[in-house]
Amino acid sequence: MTSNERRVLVHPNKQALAASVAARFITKVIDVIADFGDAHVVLTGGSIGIGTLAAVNDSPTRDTVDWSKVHFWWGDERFVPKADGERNELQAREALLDHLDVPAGNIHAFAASDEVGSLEEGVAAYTAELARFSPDGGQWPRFDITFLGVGPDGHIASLFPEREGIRVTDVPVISVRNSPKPPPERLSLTRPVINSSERVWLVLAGADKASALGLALAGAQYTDVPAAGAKGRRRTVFFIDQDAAAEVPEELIAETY
Ligand SMILES: O=C(O)C(O)[C@@H](O)[C@H](O)[C@H](O)COP(=O)(O)O
Repeated sequence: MTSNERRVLVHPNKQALAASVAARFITKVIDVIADFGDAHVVLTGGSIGIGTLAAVNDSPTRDTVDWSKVHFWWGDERFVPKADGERNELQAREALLDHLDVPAGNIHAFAASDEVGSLEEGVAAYTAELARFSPDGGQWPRFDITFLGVGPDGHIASLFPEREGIRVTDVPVISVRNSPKPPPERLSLTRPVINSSERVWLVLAGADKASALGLALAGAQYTDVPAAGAKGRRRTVFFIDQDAAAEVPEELIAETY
């Protein structure tokens, strides 16, 4: 496929979904490293996001990747202490990163609440880290694959419906207070950074996601349903399970496994 139209790939259940995304991820990362010498990947929190990382770890092809060439970033983070089990970083480390030979300098985590004095310091630190890896004085790196989970309300990263964050276009990183999903304080990339990614891979499972997904694909405004506004430069793929597919228009389903 050469267009960047959105594709929907349906899998029978959560386990099959995670295994399929993991297999595609491994293949794609190998291709990207062959083309560019390295790969920049944006991770997500949430159950299926972490489940996918665990599936990468369990994959028989895991060690075919030169993980020293892969940089890991996050789309959002919960602003809690470094050792708090709620941290997306900690969950990703336990599920995958701790099991790989990734140089510490390739893991670009958002600041934890016990590492900086305020959310705004966390914003400044991540903004600087993004710029440090950006080619030619840009604001952020070339992102090859960006994973997104989707909340039952349609949120992506920590960009929630009808909140200011989803509208922000002038900075790469924002702070979030009073998040509708706990914990209340968070840090997030903004929509222009997410959509600068070559590929945006949304991964969703469960019946509670069906309505938001149906709306996102039916052309809802992204200010109402943030997932509707996620679009990679080359590819936007919705990897979903059967339960999440209930309200997806038949003609949008590219493949069912
Ligand atoms: O920090 C987080 O919570 C997220 O990154 C968030 O955007 C998540 O991906 C969705 O809420 C889906 O999460 P679930 O898969 O657990 O529903």
